[in-house]
Amino acid sequence: MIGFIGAGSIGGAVITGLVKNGFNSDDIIVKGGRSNRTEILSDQLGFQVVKKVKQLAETDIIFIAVGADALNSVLKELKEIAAGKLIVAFTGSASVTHLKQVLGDVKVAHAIPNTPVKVGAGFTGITYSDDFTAEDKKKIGSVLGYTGQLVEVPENELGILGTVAGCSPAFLDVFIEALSDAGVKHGLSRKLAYDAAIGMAIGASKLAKQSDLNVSALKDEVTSPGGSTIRGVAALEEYGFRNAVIKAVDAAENE
Ligand SMILES: NC(=O)C1=CN([C@@H]2O[C@H](COP(=O)(O)OP(=O)(O)OC[C@H]3O[C@@H](n4cnc5c(N)ncnc54)[C@H](O)[C@@H]3O)[C@@H](O)[C@H]2O)C=CC1
Ligand SMILES: O=C(O)[C@@H]1CCC=N1
Repeated sequence: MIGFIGAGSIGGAVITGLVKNGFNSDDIIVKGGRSNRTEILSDQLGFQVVKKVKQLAETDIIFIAVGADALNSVLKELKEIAAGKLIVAFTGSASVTHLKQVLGDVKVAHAIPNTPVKVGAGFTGITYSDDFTAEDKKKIGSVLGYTGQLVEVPENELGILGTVAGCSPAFLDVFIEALSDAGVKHGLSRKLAYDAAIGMAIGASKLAKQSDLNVSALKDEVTSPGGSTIRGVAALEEYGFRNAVIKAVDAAENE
């Protein structure tokens, strides 16, 4: 049995990814926030909703998916039932050190999923406290594995990994939207422009994943000598696209 505290954007995405990809919703209990968002999701997915953190007492793993503002009050309630459980927090500020400080002698992990977990295509970075055994990690993997890739990193790399994989779906969405705008500017219908931009992003990502070539060489394959693509690449460089992406990551990293 697993529990969730918070089912907003990322909690809801992970729960949806689990259930849509075969995890039994009878084995999920969720303590939601003040709105009726959790009940609405429960009507769709069939998991149990509870009102108090202590009603998660029967679970083995608890995922915390509240924002930084609610973290400490949630941890205070959780402390009463946390003994013997594996606690995994998605909250940005929930470092392993902080979780241990508040919860005491409990196995804790800090994970940063991304929204594609919702369709089982997520990329989640995770840092475990030192007392996690291989068996404990396997247990977490056997759950989060339903939502996509799970990669363990040391805590000093989790933040930047969370930016490169966790914030970037929004960056890619902006790119796709801008590409569609350009298609519409040149006469495509909005629907066809979105279909083309999204279809391209899926296809190019699949090729990058499966190809022996790195993305730089894949770019070279598109840029025919004297052709249209290299003119577009030159314009991207002229307008600072690469630097804009690096600056976006810098901005996300700096509080
Ligand atoms: N949205 C994303 O793609 C990702 C978000 N995160 C982190 O996860 C945390 C949550 O982010 P979002 O899901 O985007 O925010 P959100 O605001 O959509 O979700 C937070 C949810 O927690 C609920 N909540 C608040 N207090 C609660 C309580 N005491 N008990 C139960 N539920 C409670 C709220 O009602 C809300 O539904 C943040 O720290 C964020 O940095 C991490 C990875 C990805
Ligand atoms: O915007 C945020 O704070 C979170 C962290 C990763 C994705 N969204």
